Order: sequence, then C-alpha cells, then structure tokens
Amino acid sequence: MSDSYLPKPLDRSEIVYIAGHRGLVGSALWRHFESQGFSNLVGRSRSELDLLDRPAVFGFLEHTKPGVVVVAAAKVGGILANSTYPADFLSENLQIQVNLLDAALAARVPRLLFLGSSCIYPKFAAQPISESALLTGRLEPTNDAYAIAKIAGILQVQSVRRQHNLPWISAMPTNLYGPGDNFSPTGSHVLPALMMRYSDAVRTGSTNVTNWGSGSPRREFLHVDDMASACLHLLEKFDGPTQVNVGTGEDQTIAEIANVVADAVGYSGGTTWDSSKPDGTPQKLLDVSTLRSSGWSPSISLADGIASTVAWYQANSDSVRA
Ligand SMILES: NC(=O)C1=CN([C@@H]2O[C@H](COP(=O)(O)OP(=O)(O)OC[C@H]3O[C@@H](n4cnc5c(N)ncnc54)[C@H](OP(=O)(O)O)[C@@H]3O)[C@@H](O)[C@H]2O)C=CC1
Ligand SMILES: C[C@H]1O[C@H](OP(=O)(O)OP(=O)(O)OC[C@H]2O[C@@H](n3cnc4c(=O)[nH]c(N)nc43)[C@H](O)[C@@H]2O)[C@@H](O)[C@@H](O)C1=O
Repeated sequence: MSDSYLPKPLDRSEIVYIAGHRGLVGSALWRHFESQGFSNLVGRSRSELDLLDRPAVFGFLEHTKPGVVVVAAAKVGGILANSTYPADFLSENLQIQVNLLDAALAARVPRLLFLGSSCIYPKFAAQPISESALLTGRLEPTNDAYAIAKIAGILQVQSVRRQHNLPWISAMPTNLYGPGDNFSPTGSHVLPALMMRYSDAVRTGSTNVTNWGSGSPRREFLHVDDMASACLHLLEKFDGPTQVNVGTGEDQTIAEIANVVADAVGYSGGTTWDSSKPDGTPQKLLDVSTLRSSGWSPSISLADGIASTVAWYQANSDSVRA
C-alpha cells in the first residue's frame, strides 16, 4: 500500500515531464525545477503532442519513461469561459487527465502530481475550506462542469494508489496569477483582466473602468512562482491520498483587489460594476494548514506579486496570450 512510501528528495537527473509546460503554471514549474538543478525536464507543446490523442499520449509516456509527471495541462479559463462552455471544460479536462493518468499507469510512472482547483469544493463550504469539505455539498454553477472533471482526477489518483500501489498525489491551488497568464478579455481570470483594463484606461486617458459582478466576492490569490515551489515541496515532502490545498490563507474582495491593481498601474479614475456578469462563489478561502504543517509557506506578497506581474504585462503586452 502506498501509505508506506516515504517522500524523499528527487534525483536532479530524474526525467520530469511537465504536461502543459507552456501555460501559466507549467512555465513556472519549468523555471523553478531548472533553478533547483533538474537537468532532464521534458515538455511537449500541443502541436507536438495533443493530450486529447490517447494513443499518442500512451506512446509518448512509454517511450519517455519519466520518473516524475506533473499534470499542469488542462482547459482553463475564468468565470465567463467556464459558464459559457461547460461541455468543453468537462469533456476536454476529463479526456486530458484520463489519457495522462492511464498512460502514466501503463508506464508505471513512480511519482505523479495532479493539479485540481479550489473550485472542487461546495459553493457554501465553511471558510476557510478544509480538504475534508470535498463532496459535502452542491458546487458553484458557473464552474460545476470543470469542478466535476477535477474531482474525477482526484478520485483517479486515489484509486491508482489503492489498486496499483503507486504514491501519486493531488494538489488543489487557489486562484493563481503571474507572468505568462492568459490575458484574453473574455476568457481570462480576474487579475489579468483587471491589469489589462486599468492599464488600457491609463493609456487612453479614460476616467471610468467597468468590472464584472458586484465586486463583493472574496478570492484568495497565490503567485504562480510560489505555486511552483509548493509543487516541488509536495513531491519531495508529502505523501497521502487526500488532495492538499495550496494557497496563502488570506483573501480580499474583488473590489479591494481592483484598487490594488488600479494603484499599481497609476489609475486614478472611477470604477463601476456590471451586475449582468456573474459573481460566482461568494468566498473561496482555503484552509492551508496541511501544507503549512508540512513546512511550506508562500514568499511573494500580493502587493509585490501584482506589481511585478503588471510590470511583466506592460513589457509584454504585444505578445501576451489572448
Ligand atoms: N490559473 C489558475 O488560476 C488556476 C489553475 N489551476 C490549475 O492549474 C493547472 C494549470 O493551469 P494554468 O497554467 O493556469 O492553465 P494554462 O491555460 O495557462 O495552461 C494550460 C496548459 O495546458 C495545455 N493544454 C491544454 N489542452 C491541451 C491539449 N489538448 N494538448 C496539449 N496541451 C494542452 C495548454 O497548451 P496550449 O498553450 O497549447 O493551449 C497550456 O500549456 C490546471 O490544471 C488548472 O486547473 C488551478 C487553480 C487556479
Ligand atoms: C481559478 C478559478 O477561476 C474561476 O472561478 P472564479 O474564482 O470565479 O474566477 P475569476 O477569476 O474568473 O472571477 C473572480 C471574480 O472576479 C470577478 N471579476 C470582475 N471583473 C472580472 C473580469 O474582468 N474578468 C473575470 N474573469 N472576472 C472578473 C468575477 O465576477 C468573479 O466574481 C473558475 O471558473 C475556475 O476556473 C477556477 O478554478
């Protein structure tokens, strides 16, 4: 039984496959693993390996034989994308993760980290949300399809542990942000959207900005470089069947966050709120005591993280993903 596995430092020459290595999280994982001395990182772009192509995924993992796999590939988007395209979010995410996990099992990959999301928890879970809240209540409708796919991934990891004795683990990140984010005006998460909107207002001299929803929902944000460091920490220090929450343990209202972004870009005009857009879940603050007690805590403050990401966005605004 995998409960007997003792987590240990990873061999820096181990083959580490980062699925989704060009995305927000995957690219941060790549940077972090490189900075920690890993010399055999493997990544494949979608044009090189479409993770929806099951035989191709099996062939790739059988041939590559990684010692570690991190599943950071998924169909990801903000509240509007999730609520507009639920069938795509459900189907693509189920296929990507089932293909990767089945192929990793066939290749007997010894260590695997599956990434889910804090939206797996019930809409009205007690705050802060502990890992034990999983499957105790109804999901938030704007992202229930995506959440169900992620819950299936957690269950698949737990099932492989039980049935096949492999020490695979799962982590549930809170809302993430940082360089390399998706800056699509309709598809992105809130922070990149605010950075674009307030930067544009300063550039064009506009004196009003309109954001989505009421501004009252509370969210917790973690810089993606901290997320990458938490992933390596978990791979080296944690083992167990229960998914581990990854966050800061602090949250703010969206209106407060909007003010931080406005200040970071030097915007001094007004802000209004478009109530025709969804608020989503009222609060999503993770209980991060499991991760903290394993010896990890974040190192990038929200103010510093927003300031550096704004600077990154302004330097790269011609070439960001949209
Ligand atoms: N961003 C966030 O706030 C949060 C993210 N997470 C989780 O973290 C993980 C990574 O998310 P994030 O980095 O933000 O997402 P991104 O959209 O930035 O990156 C996802 C990556 O997956 C790749 N991918 C998607 N579909 C396929 C496919 N069919 N074949 C090959 N590659 C594919 C994308 O490739 P391509 O670039 O070609 O599209 C991209 O590189 C996900 O599991 C997500 O659920 C969890 C909580 C919050
Ligand atoms: C990470 C997480 O991300 C998604 O859930 P979410 O936390 O609701 O994410 P969001 O970042 O899109 O919105 C946060 C809040 O912010 C408000 N808001 C204001 N103005 C904009 C705006 O311009 N864009 C967006 N996207 N939101 C805005 C918005 O109305 C909401 O109240 C999941 O679908 C799922 O993918 C998931 O797991």
